[in-house]
Amino acid sequence: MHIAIAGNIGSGKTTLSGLLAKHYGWEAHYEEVDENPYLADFYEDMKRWSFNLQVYFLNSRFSQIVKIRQQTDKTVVQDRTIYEDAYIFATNLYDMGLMSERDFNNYLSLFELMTSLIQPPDLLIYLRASVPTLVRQIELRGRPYEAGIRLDYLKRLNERYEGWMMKYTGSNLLTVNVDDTDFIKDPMALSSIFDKVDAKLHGLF
Ligand SMILES: Nc1ncnc2c1ncn2[C@@H]1O[C@H](COP(=O)(O)OP(=O)(O)OP(=O)(O)O)[C@@H](O)[C@H]1O
Repeated sequence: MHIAIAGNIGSGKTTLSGLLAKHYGWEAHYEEVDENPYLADFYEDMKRWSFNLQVYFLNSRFSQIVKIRQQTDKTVVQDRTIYEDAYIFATNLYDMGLMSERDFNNYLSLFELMTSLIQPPDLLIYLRASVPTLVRQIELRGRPYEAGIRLDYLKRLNERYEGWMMKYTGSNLLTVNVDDTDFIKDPMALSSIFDKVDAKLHGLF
C-alpha cells in the first residue's frame, strides 16, 4: 500500500512520515535533501536552476513510486508526491516567470507521460499550515539555503496547495491542520491523527 504526505515547505511531512512508520511498522521513503545536486543553487538563483531542479525531482519521485509499487508486501509512506512537484512547485515557478514557457511545456509533457504509468497513493494526508507556522518550522530546522525563502513564495505555494486540494479526487484524503495540532509535542494530538488514519485505512480493506 502507498500512503503519501503532502504539504508546503516546513509543514512537517518528514516528521509525520517517521512517526507513522514507527507506529504502523511502515517503511518511510524520504526525499534525499543532502544528495540533491541543485537545491542550494536553486535557492540562490531560481530562474537559472528551476528546470534542472524540477526534472531532478520528477525523476526521483517517479523512481520512488516505481519502487513502492514493486514492494507489494509492504506499506510505504512517502513524504511529498509527484503531483505537488508539478501542480504546486513547477506551475508556481512558471507563473512567477521563473521558468520559461518552453521549459514548462517540456516538463509537463514528461510529467503527463510519467503519471499515465502510475497510480495515485491509496491514502493522501495533507498537512495544512499557515505561513507563520511554516516560517517557524523552517527556522527551527535551520537549513542554510532555506534561510532566504520569501514569505510571498510560501504564500503562493499555500494558495496552490489549497486549490489543488479542493479539486483532489485521486484517493482517500485526510487533512491535518498543523496550526492547531502539535503532533510533535502533544501525544494526544498524535494519537488523534492515528485514529483518523485508522478510520481511513479501514475503508481501504
Ligand atoms: N518540486 C520542487 N520544487 C522546488 N522545491 C522543492 C520541490 N520539492 C521539494 N522542494 C524543496 O526541497 C527542500 C527539501 O524538501 P523536504 O521534503 O526535506 O522538506 P519540506 O518540503 O520542507 O518538508 P517537511 O518540512 O514538511 O518535512 C525544501 O526546501 C523543499 O521546498
